[in-house]
Amino acid sequence: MTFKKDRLRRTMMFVPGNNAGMLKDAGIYGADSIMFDLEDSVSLAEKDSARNLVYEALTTVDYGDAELVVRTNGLDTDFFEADVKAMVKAGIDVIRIPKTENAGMVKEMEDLVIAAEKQFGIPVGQTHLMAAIESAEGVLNVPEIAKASDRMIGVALSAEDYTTDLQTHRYPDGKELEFARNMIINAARAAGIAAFDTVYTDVDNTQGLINETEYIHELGYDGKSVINPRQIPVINKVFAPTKAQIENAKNVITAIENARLAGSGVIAMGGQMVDRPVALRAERVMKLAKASGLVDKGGHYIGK
Ligand SMILES: CC(C)(COP(=O)(O)OP(=O)(O)OC[C@H]1O[C@@H](n2cnc3c(N)ncnc32)[C@H](O)[C@@H]1OP(=O)(O)O)[C@@H](O)C(=O)NCCC(=O)NCCSC(=O)C[C@@](O)(CC(=O)O)C(=O)O
Ligand SMILES: [Mg+2]
Repeated sequence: MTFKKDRLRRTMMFVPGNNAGMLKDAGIYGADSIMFDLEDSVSLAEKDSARNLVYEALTTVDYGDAELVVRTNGLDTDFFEADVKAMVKAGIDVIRIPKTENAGMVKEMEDLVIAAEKQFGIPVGQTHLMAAIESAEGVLNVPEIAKASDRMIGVALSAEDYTTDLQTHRYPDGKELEFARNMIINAARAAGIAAFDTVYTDVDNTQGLINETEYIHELGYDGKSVINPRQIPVINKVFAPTKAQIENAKNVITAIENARLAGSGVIAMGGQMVDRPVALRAERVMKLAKASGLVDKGGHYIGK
């Protein structure tokens, strides 16, 4: 599949790199992106074998349309270089840089990726990057991090490490994450890339996950990192537009097209002004509706 920088990324599922069974079946759950983890879900003793397992999976398993992401070990570890080389060689779509603190770290990763692409005959530029923001320093620097490379596709909040760094805990209302969430979504949009919310670790608490997803969806986030396949349909449902939203979006798109034909960029629809930003939002609704299987190819609502 051709890489699409602006594809849908409602769910990005962590798969521990040392778990052969999970690696084999990771493609069956419908995550938009599958994120193979070589970092914190893998013990020190298993770092090399996990890298080999993930390489093997990437070169033998068919993951369908899912975007393939790997979280390498940190730049300050002994494993980082070998991780990057192996994953670039395997043709990974995106490398997620853990614990990103500044733009220099993105540049360091990019240099190593370029060297690996050249070494293994991978087209230069094929391997994309994203940054996990896991500290107070990272949050303060997220605007420069998001713009550090043309390869960047997104920035992600990593609230487990971040709240540890802040010397707080995670709370159900998420007050402790407000500043980081707002910084990250604004920095991502200013750079023209995606914003991902953090993992929700209470996997049996579906209502808690719904509440958190509704909140980040309102903020404008593209999706969430997930740790369990059961979380995927819950998040997709929150991101799925309602029938009324879809019908309104279709009407907006028709109205703006009529305005364009009449030589105008603005038109009234049921007493509401419709202009370019309204039309762009309507297009995003239709994109989500299509991805959710709620409309046919012609954009007609078919429900589910
Ligand atoms: C949570 C739990 C133990 C629950 O176990 P349970 O046993 O209750 O799971 P069940 O629901 O019963 O599983 C039903 C079936 O799904 C399969 N299945 C489950 N999970 C699957 C999966 N992830 N991938 C593929 N397959 C999977 C399973 O094999 C079974 O298959 P089968 O036997 O065939 O039926 C399990 O999910 C799990 O280990 N998750 C991954 C945890 C992980 O990766 N942590 C590191 C990333 S966070 C981090 O590092 C913090 C961060 O850095 C984050 C940031 O940066 O954003 C920060 O700072 O915030
Ligand atoms: Mg972390």
